[in-house]
Order: sequence, then structure tokens, then C-alpha cells
Amino acid sequence: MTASSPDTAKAVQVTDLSVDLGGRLVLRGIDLQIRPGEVIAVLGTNGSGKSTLVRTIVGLLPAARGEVRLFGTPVPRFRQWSRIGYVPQRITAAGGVPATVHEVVSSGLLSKRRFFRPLSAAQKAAVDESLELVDMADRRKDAVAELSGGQQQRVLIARALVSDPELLVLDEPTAGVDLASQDIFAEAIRVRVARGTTVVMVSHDLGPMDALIDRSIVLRRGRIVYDGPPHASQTHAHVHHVVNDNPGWLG
Ligand SMILES: Nc1ncnc2c1ncn2[C@@H]1O[C@H](COP(=O)(O)OP(=O)(O)OP(=O)(O)O)[C@@H](O)[C@H]1O
Repeated sequence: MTASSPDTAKAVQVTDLSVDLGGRLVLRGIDLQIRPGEVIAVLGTNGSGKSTLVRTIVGLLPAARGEVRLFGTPVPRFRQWSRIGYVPQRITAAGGVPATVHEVVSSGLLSKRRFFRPLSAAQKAAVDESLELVDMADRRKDAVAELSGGQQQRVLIARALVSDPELLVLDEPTAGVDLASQDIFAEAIRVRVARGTTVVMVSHDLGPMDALIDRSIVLRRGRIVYDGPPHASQTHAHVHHVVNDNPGWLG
């Protein structure tokens, strides 16, 4: 793929992106292009801007400058949200909402701003399959608020996978999730990656996902300081000096 490829050839295209939160520039001049099928880890220390970047990519935060395109369309005009699966860093679905596990996972099939419609047989089957995948099928009727934090995270993962999205954006999807669940999750992602799904994942500890990563970027103070093969970056992800003799490190 060359630099002259059309925008639609990119799953995600971030151009000169700056994001302002509470009067502070939290991201500055981010350029990032992600090709369909790539599996990217977003690394960096606490507060470096990782969540802000993925939240902006999925349209939850506005750009102060620059833009994000999803499959060639600028995010403010993007409407095909069923092509995107997003797992937030922490559960927000449970906060006092009396939703069941089944309802939360089903909500992954609804495009933004669309009112609830009964599920088709195929959609019901997709919800059941997604619940099986995270080993939560026997809890389908339970209220999400009654689950443990790790189980809630599994429900959010099932919700993100249920529409079989082309792009998965995962913000520390397995933080607080036990190793057995991490393995289940990594297997679910592996199957989708084999089918060509693009994945952008924020993580401190990739665990069983490590082997799937094609490329990693490292953020520091709102800028990308590394973009390249995963191993060099992971070795140095927590080092505070920029290592200029390694390919991928940006001065
Ligand atoms: N709503 C907000 N208003 C002002 N500043 C914010 C807001 N949300 C986040 N920030 C600041 O933006 C910076 C980046 O935060 P962000 O959550 O993107 O970091 P992160 O790399 O994901 O960190 P962590 O690894 O701890 O999750 C931090 O300095 C944070 O204090």
C-alpha cells in the first residue's frame, strides 16, 4: 500500500489531530494510519493520552484540530457504527441501569440513535454466540449490576463482538479480568483477526494478546514517540529516554 492510496483503503486515518480536554491539549499533532487487518497496540504511561486517542477515534471526543476518518469518512459524518466495535476502559453500562446481560449484548446490534426494534432470528443467534464466546450464556437473564467487574467486562466484550465489526477498538479490554477470561477473549480476537478484522487495543499488559500484535505505537505526553514493530517498543515502553537507534522511534 502506498501513500497515494485512496482514503477508503485505510480503516483509520488520523491527521494532525489535537484534542483539548478542560483547556489542556491532551493530544498534539497525532498522525496515524491503520490499514484493514492490522492489529495495533497503543502503549504509554498513565496519562499519556491513550484513552483520549481511542475515544476520539470512535467519535466520543471532538478534535480541536485535525481530523479522524473511519473507512474514509470523517468521524462527524460517519454513520455506519455497526462496522465498529468499542470496549470502553471501564463499565459504564451498569451504573444503576437495570439492564440484563442479554439486553446489554443486544444493544451492540443497534446503530447509534436508532430506537429499539425486536431482534431477528439471525441477530438472536449472534447474541447467543457472543455470550457463549465469553462464557456468560448462563448469566443472560441476570442484571449486569449484579456481576463482578471482570464479568461485566466480559459482557462489554460480547457487546463489541456481536455485530462482527470490521474494526475493534479496545481500551484495556482485559484490565481486571482473570487469566482464564483473558484466554477466552484472546481466542475470540484471534478468530476475528484471521478473518481480517482490524484491531486497535490500548493495553498495559497484553498478556495472551501479545502474539497477535503487528505493530505498536507509544504515546508520551500526547504525542506519538514510537510507531513500528511491536517488540522494540514493548521493551522500551516504560523507558523515559527516546531510543533513537531503534527503528520506529521518532525523535
Ligand atoms: N475530562 C478531562 N478533563 C481534563 N483533563 C482530562 C480529562 N480526561 C483526561 N484528562 C487528562 O488527559 C490526559 C490523558 O488522559 P488519558 O486518559 O487519555 O490517558 P491514558 O494514557 O489513557 O492513561 P491511563 O493509562 O491511566 O488510562 C491525562 O493527563 C488526564 O489527566
